[in-house]
Amino acid sequence: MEIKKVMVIGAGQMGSGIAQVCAQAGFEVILNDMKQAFYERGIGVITKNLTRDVEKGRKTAEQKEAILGRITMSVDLNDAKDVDIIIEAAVENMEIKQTIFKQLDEIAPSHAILATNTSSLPITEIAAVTKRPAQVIGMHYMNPVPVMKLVEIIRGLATSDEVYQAVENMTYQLDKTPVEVNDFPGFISNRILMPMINEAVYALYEGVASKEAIDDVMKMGMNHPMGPLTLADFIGLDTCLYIMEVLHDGLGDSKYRPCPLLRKYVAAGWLGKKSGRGFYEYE
Ligand SMILES: CC(=O)CC(=O)SCCNC(=O)CCNC(=O)[C@H](O)C(C)(C)COP(=O)(O)OP(=O)(O)OC[C@H]1O[C@@H](n2cnc3c(N)ncnc32)[C@H](O)[C@@H]1OP(=O)(O)O
Ligand SMILES: NC(=O)C1=CN([C@@H]2O[C@H](COP(=O)(O)OP(=O)(O)OC[C@H]3O[C@@H](n4cnc5c(N)ncnc54)[C@H](OP(=O)(O)O)[C@@H]3O)[C@@H](O)[C@H]2O)C=CC1
Repeated sequence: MEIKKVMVIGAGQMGSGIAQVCAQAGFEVILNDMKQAFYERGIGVITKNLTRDVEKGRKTAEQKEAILGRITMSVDLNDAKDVDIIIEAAVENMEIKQTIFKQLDEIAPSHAILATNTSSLPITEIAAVTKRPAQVIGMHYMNPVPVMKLVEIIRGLATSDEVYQAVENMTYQLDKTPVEVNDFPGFISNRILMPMINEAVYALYEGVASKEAIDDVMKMGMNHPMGPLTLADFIGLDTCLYIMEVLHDGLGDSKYRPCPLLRKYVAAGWLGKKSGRGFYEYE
């Protein structure tokens, strides 16, 4: 099947990046969020990224305008009525995702693929609320989307080979590399990454070292581009907590229990870079 028109749900950190790379690859993109202000925040980030590309000589001003011209605003899920694929990147919450997928199943054309950028939630459970589970799939991008090469593609229990193939082809068209994974909590990326981040928060909580020292050890000692606490701020502490909860509930092992300090920060609204404060403070 050929994909031409894409709808992205959620114009946050991930949704805006996904919309950008799809428009760069020539797809027509509808970027949906609940309010026009959220869309504007997302398109603002995309415009900033493209302007930097023009300044650095990686794109011409004409290319930038053409890319922006391929993205249109939506605050109504009914705009999914003529798209070929929907990539959902709303918050990491099963109830919200299931509500969105139920509605999309009614609205989207029968051939359309319903993909989710979930970091950890079971694809099979999201697919179960639709009448087209064979067309539901995980298309998990990494942050920052314009930079990172990987797309983890997750097959739900019922995902068809044809749908997997279409999503894999699209990933190559986006100039990214697909890796196939089965549907278990956190998939591969967050099954391995998030316990490391959670352990770093425990190390801070237990006073083993300062936040800077923890980050320095992992940066300089293990050659990670960012220390785990900086990376947690970058991902969003709310998203980190949701993922740890999914691992804890889904795998039932106490080794995945979220650190109380992570819970406390999220409860305080310290969500990391996106809210101006997490383990570190941002302007
Ligand atoms: C939670 C999940 O479900 C899954 C996840 O996504 S987990 C998170 C996965 N991501 C990571 O682990 C990221 C780790 N960090 C990194 O790889 C790097 O620190 C980084 C790429 C983010 C920044 O790299 P850096 O060298 O430290 O900084 P910087 O020099 O500013 O950026 C490098 C390039 O990326 C670009 N870039 C950085 N952030 C960007 C963003 N948010 N959007 C677009 N481009 C960006 C910069 O423009 C720069 O490109 P040029 O040098 O060609 O202009
Ligand atoms: N952050 C990361 O590094 C990564 C995140 N992900 C996943 O991507 C998804 C989005 O994460 P991220 O972009 O970081 O989160 P953000 O909080 O930045 O963005 C989420 C966006 O979705 C909007 N939203 C919430 N509910 C709805 C809804 N019902 N309909 C439409 N839009 C809605 C939010 O609006 P509002 O601002 O009002 O809440 C916000 O604009 C999550 O599932 C997350 O797990 C995947 C890979 C990496």
